[in-house]
Amino acid sequence: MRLEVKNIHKSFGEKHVLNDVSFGVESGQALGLLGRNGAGKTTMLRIIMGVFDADSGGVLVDGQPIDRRHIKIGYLPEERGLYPKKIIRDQLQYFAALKGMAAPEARKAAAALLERLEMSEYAGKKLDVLSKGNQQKIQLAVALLNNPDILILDEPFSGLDPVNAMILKDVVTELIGKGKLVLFSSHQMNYTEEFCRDIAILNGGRIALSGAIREIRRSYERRTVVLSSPEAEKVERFIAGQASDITEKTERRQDAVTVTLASADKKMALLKRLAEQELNLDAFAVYEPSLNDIFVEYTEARI
Ligand SMILES: Nc1ncnc2c1ncn2[C@@H]1O[C@H](COP(=O)(O)OP(=O)(O)OP(=O)(O)O)[C@@H](O)[C@H]1O
Repeated sequence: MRLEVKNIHKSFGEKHVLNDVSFGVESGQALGLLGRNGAGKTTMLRIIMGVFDADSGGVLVDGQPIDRRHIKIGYLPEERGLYPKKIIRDQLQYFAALKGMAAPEARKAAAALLERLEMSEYAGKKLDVLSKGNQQKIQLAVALLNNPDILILDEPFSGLDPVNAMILKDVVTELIGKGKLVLFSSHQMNYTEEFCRDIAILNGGRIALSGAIREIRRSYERRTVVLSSPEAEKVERFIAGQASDITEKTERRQDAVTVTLASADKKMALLKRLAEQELNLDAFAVYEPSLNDIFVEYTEARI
């Protein structure tokens, strides 16, 4: 299955929130929808869910307009929408019924999900006695109850402690492995990087960058190297004095020296000169921008 959003425009009154937004994602993959606060991520996810209509553009599944009666979508909304005073087991049963599940099937699915999320002990408790992060896990269980084909997660990691974040990450990775199509928004680049092949960065209502993270990384010019050395100062001095013909810029921060080469093919020449001097190096690696660096580059001062 391939989900595509095509040329989406959406305004709220005078405010043009989404401007010609297009991206796609396939079953068995996750796409991270990234962007600064107010960039339009939740609006985009709600349009896919059918909560809002787009002003123009379409949401397509395998090239046809999405038919939400036949495609099961699980949604973890940003504002959690559960009943604080209701017993968790009953609450899951209720949402399962809304999704058209028969009671025995719902009981089985709810028990299995609570177990997987390490929440079984809370089944008989009211929601409001749970911590914020644990309430969120219940909300995730609701999203997963009917074994959806498409899973839409809006800020799933917010408020989770590192252990719960790990559980969520493992659950999502398992679901991707089972062929689910996952779309999520997040400000946490490390999780995005771990289980998304693709990203789409929204900025000022437009897609500023989209594609496979690995390819985006490789597209950066590979002429910056990072050297790590217990004698970083000496390395820095040597480069300034003896390698200025093949380098453009050198910066040192504690044990790390970052060198911008005159061109990418000067990498081995620099390494050779350093080796000839027998300078003590712990590491010599081409610098690859982190997703965080890429995010900042594409969202800073472009709104
Ligand atoms: N129902 C609405 N009516 C009017 N304006 C809205 C509505 N929903 C969202 N907006 C506006 O649209 C813009 C985008 O909001 P949205 O919630 O989609 O951003 P976001 O990228 O999810 O932000 P955050 O990272 O802070 O959650 C904001 O300026 C917001 O105020």
